[in-house]
Amino acid sequence: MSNTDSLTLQPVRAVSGTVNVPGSKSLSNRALLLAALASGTTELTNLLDSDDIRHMLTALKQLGVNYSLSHDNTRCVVEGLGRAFQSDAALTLFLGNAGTAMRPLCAALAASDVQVTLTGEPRMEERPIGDLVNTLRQAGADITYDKNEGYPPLSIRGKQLRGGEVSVDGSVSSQFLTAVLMAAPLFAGELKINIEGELVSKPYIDITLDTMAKFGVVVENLDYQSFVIPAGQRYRSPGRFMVEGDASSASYFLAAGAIGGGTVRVTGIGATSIQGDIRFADVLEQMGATVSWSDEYIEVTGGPLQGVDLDLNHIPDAAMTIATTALFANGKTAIRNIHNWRVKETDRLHAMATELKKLGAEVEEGTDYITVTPPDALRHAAIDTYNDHRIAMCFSLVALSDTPVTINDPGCTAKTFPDYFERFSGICQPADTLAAE
Ligand SMILES: O=C(O)C1=C[C@@H](OP(=O)(O)O)[C@@H](O)[C@H](O)C1
Ligand SMILES: C=C(OP(=O)(O)O)C(=O)O
Repeated sequence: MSNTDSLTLQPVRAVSGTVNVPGSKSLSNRALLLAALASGTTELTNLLDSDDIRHMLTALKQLGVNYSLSHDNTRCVVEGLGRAFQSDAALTLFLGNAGTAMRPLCAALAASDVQVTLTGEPRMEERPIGDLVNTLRQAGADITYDKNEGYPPLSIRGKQLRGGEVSVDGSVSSQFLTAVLMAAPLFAGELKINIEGELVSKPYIDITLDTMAKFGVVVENLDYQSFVIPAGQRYRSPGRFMVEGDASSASYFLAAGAIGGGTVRVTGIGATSIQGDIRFADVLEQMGATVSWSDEYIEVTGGPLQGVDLDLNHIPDAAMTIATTALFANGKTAIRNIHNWRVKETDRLHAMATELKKLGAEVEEGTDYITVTPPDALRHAAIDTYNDHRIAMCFSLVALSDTPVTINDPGCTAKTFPDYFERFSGICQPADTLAAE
């Protein structure tokens, strides 16, 4: 679909069924990077096939990593380097708008024998990276900003970085800490990372630590205030690495179960998932839905929903799905402590407020919160999606009302979920509710 397309979703009478969500974006890009650095060959299964992953794969190939992909791009066999990256040629790596490629590669390449320029889509040049660069410079990194101070594009002259103590400001993005953690085994000597500010999106650090451990590197976590990576550790292939289903992608289907009056089961994730976004189901339960858990799935059945007032900093991506689920709840919903929505694929606080108002909702956009009070009846609206996959996906839920909804540029879901609308239609009755304009 071109970015001039739009998709009108007709009202859905009911939802029910089972959806198996594709592999996690966050786990896929972590596992690809660590498999590339590890000694040994790693077979990655259930890899996500989406733009963000393709940018990482392309960069790794440019960096000399050999890998083979299955025809559907969900199985990848990576021949690990067993060392840092090395390239005699100066390289330019285009990373789209993939934060989970840009940030971790910035750190790993700063500690490698390479000369690279990291570039991305226009929006990537508006997404901050200065806190990460500041930390890497404390360890001796040679990084320059090619346009604006604190933002990509970056030029990196990689080198052996020093161990010792560094500090990282975690108040804008957890990805800066993730990046330094994953690169730490490439530094000379033990590294202690001290956190400055309030660490946001903390569950993503658990994903990082768990993935590092699976590749043989252990980190001492001092109550999320400091992290120690002992010296002499190197990444080792675990042989096989299966990527869990994406818990953020699951949120749209779980919300449909809560809203649509039927029961929706999402497989590929479950009670033992390492991803923090599974806690999204707890919020649905607080709103009044019935949630059943197993190790292999999460299942949600609808019920009368009540608005909630919650700090959702720990589930920043799935929190957007609460904002549109709120359209079907009685009373006001407040989502708090989400300031860093403003530096993601778009200024999500302003974009969500703008689009929710189009539907007739009463919305308050605060500096770090949003409140949503639904109207008696939703209006039909053409939802702008700001090249933000999650806006396109969370507003699909409006189709569960009595009102059609038009999603502009639905193809923007390709960042993490290329066939989202086809999967969504699969749980909607009647199934012919999706009609491309
Ligand atoms: O580490 C990760 O995989 C991610 C961390 C989060 O970003 P922030 O830490 O910037 O909130 C999240 O929004 C993003 O989709 C993926
Ligand atoms: C913020 C997101 O992605 P990233 O930061 O990894 O680009 C997201 O997927 O919502």
